[in-house]
Amino acid sequence: MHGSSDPTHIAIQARNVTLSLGGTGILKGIDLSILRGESVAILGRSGSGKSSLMAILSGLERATGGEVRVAGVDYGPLDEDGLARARRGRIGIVLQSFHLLPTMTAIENVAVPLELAGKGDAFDRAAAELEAVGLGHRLHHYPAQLSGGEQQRVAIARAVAPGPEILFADEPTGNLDGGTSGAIIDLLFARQAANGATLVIITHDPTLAERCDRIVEMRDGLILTQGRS
Ligand SMILES: Nc1ncnc2c1ncn2[C@@H]1O[C@H](COP(=O)(O)OP(=O)(O)OP(=O)(O)O)[C@@H](O)[C@H]1O
Repeated sequence: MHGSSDPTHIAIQARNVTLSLGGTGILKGIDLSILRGESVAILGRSGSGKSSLMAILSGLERATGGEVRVAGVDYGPLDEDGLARARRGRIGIVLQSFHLLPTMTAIENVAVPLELAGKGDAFDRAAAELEAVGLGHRLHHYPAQLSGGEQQRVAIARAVAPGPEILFADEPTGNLDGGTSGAIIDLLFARQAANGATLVIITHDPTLAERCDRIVEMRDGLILTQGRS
């Protein structure tokens, strides 16, 4: 029997999720199930609601309506602090513009969230993660001293270091040139596989989308198709 209906196999479950901002319907009833270990690409034109959906699934924003259950946690009753606690250590997020803290070195950017997640040996683990993304020689550089591709590697190391069950990436290569972005994507999939994590990537790139187990296409705040790739 296939286990997809077993809740323990489901990493992300959204039922009739809506988001309204200033009276405008942004998400209009999203139903989506993502299995543990699955990689899913979210495609759709600009303004279709991809980033909004990711913000809700990753616990950065609360839905207006519907049900969201992620990594075994029902987001419904949680306030902002509760969502932040639910994210910590369980959910890793990589954004297009890296969002590294400029006053911290590469190793500090990776180690500090590990400390917040209550993990021991934060600096040793951070060094190992940076080594794994090919930045063992850049541990003590500040973001401004790193190239865009190197900064994104730090951001991936930071997202992956706590061993999250789920990794979200919003246009992770949007600011990088073609060659660099291919290497970054390879790295993201490699770190996902090493951790057995679920991966959700927003992308405009059909080649990247085809590397995922499944493609979900959004239009006007709704999911249009969610077939196997
Ligand atoms: N805070 C806000 N207030 C009002 N409308 C918003 C707000 N944030 C986003 N929107 C609107 O919600 C819609 C969906 O935005 P979203 O960023 O989720 O789309 P997207 O598919 O990720 O687009 P892109 O590919 O351009 O990043 C857009 O029309 C946007 O203008």
